Amino acid sequence: MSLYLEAATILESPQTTSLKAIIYNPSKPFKSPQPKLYALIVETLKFQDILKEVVENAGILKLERKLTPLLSILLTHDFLLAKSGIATSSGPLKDAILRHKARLNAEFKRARLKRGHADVKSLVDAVNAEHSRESEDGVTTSATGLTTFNPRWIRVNTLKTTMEGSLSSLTFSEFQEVGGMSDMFFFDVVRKYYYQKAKLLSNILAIHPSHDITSSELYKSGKIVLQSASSCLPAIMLDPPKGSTVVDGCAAPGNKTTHLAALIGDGGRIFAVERDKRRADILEKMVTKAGAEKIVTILKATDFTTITDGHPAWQAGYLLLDPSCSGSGILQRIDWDISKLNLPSSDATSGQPSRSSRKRKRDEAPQKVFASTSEELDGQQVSEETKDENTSKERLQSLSDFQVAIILHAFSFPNAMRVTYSTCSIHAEENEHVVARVLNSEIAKERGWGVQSREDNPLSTWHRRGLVKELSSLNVGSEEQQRVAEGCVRVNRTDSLGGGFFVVCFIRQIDNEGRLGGDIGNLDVAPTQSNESRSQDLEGSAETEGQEWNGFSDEETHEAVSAAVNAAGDDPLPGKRRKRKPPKDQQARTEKINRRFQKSKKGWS
Ligand SMILES: C[S@@+](CC[C@H](N)C(=O)[O-])C[C@H]1O[C@@H](n2cnc3c(N)ncnc32)[C@H](O)[C@@H]1O
Repeated sequence: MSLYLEAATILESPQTTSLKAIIYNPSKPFKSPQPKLYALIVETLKFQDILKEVVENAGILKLERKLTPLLSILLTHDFLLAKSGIATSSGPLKDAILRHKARLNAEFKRARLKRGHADVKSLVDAVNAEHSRESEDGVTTSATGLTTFNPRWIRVNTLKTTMEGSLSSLTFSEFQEVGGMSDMFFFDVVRKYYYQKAKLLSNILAIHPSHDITSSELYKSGKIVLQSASSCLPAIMLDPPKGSTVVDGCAAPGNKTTHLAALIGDGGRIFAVERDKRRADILEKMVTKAGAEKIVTILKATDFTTITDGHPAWQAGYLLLDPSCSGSGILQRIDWDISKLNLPSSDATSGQPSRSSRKRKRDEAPQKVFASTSEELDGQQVSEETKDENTSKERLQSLSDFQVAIILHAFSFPNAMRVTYSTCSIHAEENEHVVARVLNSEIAKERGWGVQSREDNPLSTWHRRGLVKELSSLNVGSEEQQRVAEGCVRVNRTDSLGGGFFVVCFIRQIDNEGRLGGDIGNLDVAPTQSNESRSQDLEGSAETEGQEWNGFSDEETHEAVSAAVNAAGDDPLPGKRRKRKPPKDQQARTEKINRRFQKSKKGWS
């Protein structure tokens, strides 16, 4: 009977995430098989109106002391609609339903005919059709009336194909391009074969979420990757030049690693570091599927903070850091809203009470198998929420300590020129506060690490930037605080790119001779401590929406920085840097970067 009791427990609890996430949460396992549990709840939710009517009209809640309203519809669902009936051997709850077999069948028939269905199949088909229209809609409207579109985002894997190649393939043969996201969702057609290219985000497009693109040849062969637009921002922001050496410090499952591989091409090299062995196996599969094996070296079960002098990855010029975060920006598609469950009432008297019911006392309350008066439940909710709030503050602190440690370690790479840091979190504690903390560090000051200015970064035209007020702990003047905030990119959950996201690019000062900032030979760089906090890895399930992008970066700047990094990357003696004279045109560019950097550093302590 645990199947029905567990289903009822889930339906009684406050919903904070999708039903799938609740049922498949490995840290809170259920006794019942997860697919059975999920199917029972979903099917009961689908048929809840008719089940409520049947239970009320049959009057069984008044007759059966062991049945709660919740259990009554779960069991009645299986009795009336599941192929093999109630999934348990006999027991008091099953008996409580089977005692009223005839009455339940009669009420079910009455309810079905009232809805105009000659047979059960017709009713089931109609309910299923109604549901699929709702769940594939992909449009949500908030309480404030803000409409958000949730398309399926796709990145074309240029290691295997091109945008044109994908669009001319069989998968997209019936699709038409639309100019705006709203067209995709509101064109009055039954089958929504529309796509929209992300403007100025190369090789990224959105389609209507109702399409099952995972069964397509393009997806199966690794020519396209299902990756939200916001998750594509870090690799774009890092902008590593073709043929460069990059470290992806927190790599699994590999969305950003494979994106980086497509950007740097066959002549480049990526060290993809992943601490978790199981996730590293997934990363390996993803890299193979994307055709990036020759470019990517996977460092399995390796803690990024243990990579130090002597490891080939230590020489990298570009680092992408996408560490574990709270995942608070991820758009949870609430697959089933369990709060909308419409339970039968034991007071309903629309049905004729059976003979046996007349023998019972009319005011006898059905015994509750589960808690609880509404007051009791309210009390529980309040204390849980308060507890959650405290936990989340501690958790945010622990996550941000870990995130800071990861960035500071990246700052210690001797040839590092650019480091991107990203989270799929909306909390300033994991975003701007982390930026302020690392900029205030000794290593940042000594090695000349700062935030890339908005005008230099490839996402300069995106409108939503970092929050200035959250950078107040930065020891700088207000102008610099503003510049740092402008250098950061934020994406809100309703921004239509893939849930809440944050990304920033740190760049390193180069002197007039093209040398990287900081006296590396003298700097005492202790490896940072690996944070042992059990950070939860929630990346990979974000669903996104599209947005207009209007023009990007100053390519020259990146070329100059790249040239300096590549030169430094060849250095066989890290720590004893040889002085190189940069080529003339590079020198001019370097000077330009330095002037900007110096200007931007005004006010740094
Ligand atoms: C947010 S996920 C990364 C998602 C990935 N960038 C992508 O786009 O597919 C964070 C990953 O970092 C890994 N991780 C956490 N701490 C790490 C560390 N110290 N060294 C290496 N990997 C780490 C986690 O196991 C997790 O797989």
